[in-house]
Amino acid sequence: MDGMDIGSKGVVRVVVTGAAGQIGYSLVPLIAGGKMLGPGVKVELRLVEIPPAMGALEGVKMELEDCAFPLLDKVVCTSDAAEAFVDVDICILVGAFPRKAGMERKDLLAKNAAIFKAQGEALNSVASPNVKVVVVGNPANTNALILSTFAPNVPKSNITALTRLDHNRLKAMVALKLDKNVTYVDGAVIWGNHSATQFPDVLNCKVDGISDPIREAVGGEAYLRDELIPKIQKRGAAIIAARGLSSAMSAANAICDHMNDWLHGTGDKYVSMAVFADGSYGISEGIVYSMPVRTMKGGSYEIVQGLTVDAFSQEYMKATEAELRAEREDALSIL
Ligand SMILES: NC(=O)c1ccc[n+]([C@@H]2O[C@H](COP(=O)([O-])OP(=O)(O)OC[C@H]3O[C@@H](n4cnc5c(N)ncnc54)[C@H](O)[C@@H]3O)[C@@H](O)[C@H]2O)c1
Ligand SMILES: O=C(O)CC[C@H](O)C(=O)O
Repeated sequence: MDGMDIGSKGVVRVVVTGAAGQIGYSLVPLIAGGKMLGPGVKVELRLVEIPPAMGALEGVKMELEDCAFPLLDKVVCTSDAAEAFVDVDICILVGAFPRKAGMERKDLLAKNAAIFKAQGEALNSVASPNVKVVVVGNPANTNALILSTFAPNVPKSNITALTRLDHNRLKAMVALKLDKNVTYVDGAVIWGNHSATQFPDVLNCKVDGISDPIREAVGGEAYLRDELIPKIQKRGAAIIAARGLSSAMSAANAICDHMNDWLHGTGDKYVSMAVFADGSYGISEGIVYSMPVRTMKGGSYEIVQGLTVDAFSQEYMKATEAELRAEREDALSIL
């Protein structure tokens, strides 16, 4: 992947689609405040919405101005994705049609496939091949796959989907279970789809001050299978049940973590990102699958090799892979 020296850019151009929605409202102040790009980096925000939401988006712009963020160079509002994508550095694709009562998974895919096909075509015609994309709108992994299919000029390695929220959830739950601060927990992995089939894996976790294997320390296989894994797989649904709305604050925070690590590098650590499968860990090409990823300063990354995967892990990893392949088939039949 071509690098991006974030520090050398005068102003970094960032697109957020769905910017008048819930996540958008939590996300844009974090970006304008410097949490995503880092201290001292100026940003031009290009906010994209559908025409009926342009009035609300103007309100978001007014509030951004009223925050008087020192790093915010400019705010542009548009309902034309192609206009927003010209020479953009970072693209955060949040805008999507939310799942309504009675909607099947395939109905959601059909609605959103059209959005990500159109945005892929727009990216392909006007964006720089160096643009870095994270897809957040659900079904995020398959939307990223659709986007890439229609944006062949953008290298596949520059198109990712967000599983950092799941990663952060896993890290936080392990910390809570072991009564440690989150900073003590390292090496968590989310494998597969950002959905209820994802595999939150603690086998490779290390926690400062805990010498036992973490799988045992947190309660062994039975606890993982019956409690921890389902809790993380269903965390999004639990938040919807509790708030009547899907996660927004934590999603916005995770988007900043994802991009910040991608741009600035994880050093000797790794994080979870949904990226194009390349055969690593037996997951063959053709789907966007969450993997342990080490990022390098400047914006390149590699899938971390050699992590421990046993029969317990394999069972979950194959199940989430099967779901992603089925989503891919559905998407291909729709498009
Ligand atoms: N990957 C993750 O970790 C994660 C976490 C939470 C939510 N999500 C998903 O993120 C998406 C957004 O969630 P939200 O709570 O902000 O929803 P929301 O309904 O509050 O906001 C979505 C916004 O997108 C806009 N939009 C729809 N189609 C658009 C298009 N073609 N172009 C530009 N904007 C468009 C809508 O007008 C709306 O303002 C949903 O799909 C949700 O399921 C993903
Ligand atoms: O389940 C949904 O429809 C959205 C859940 C969201 O992606 C989350 O993980 O919080």
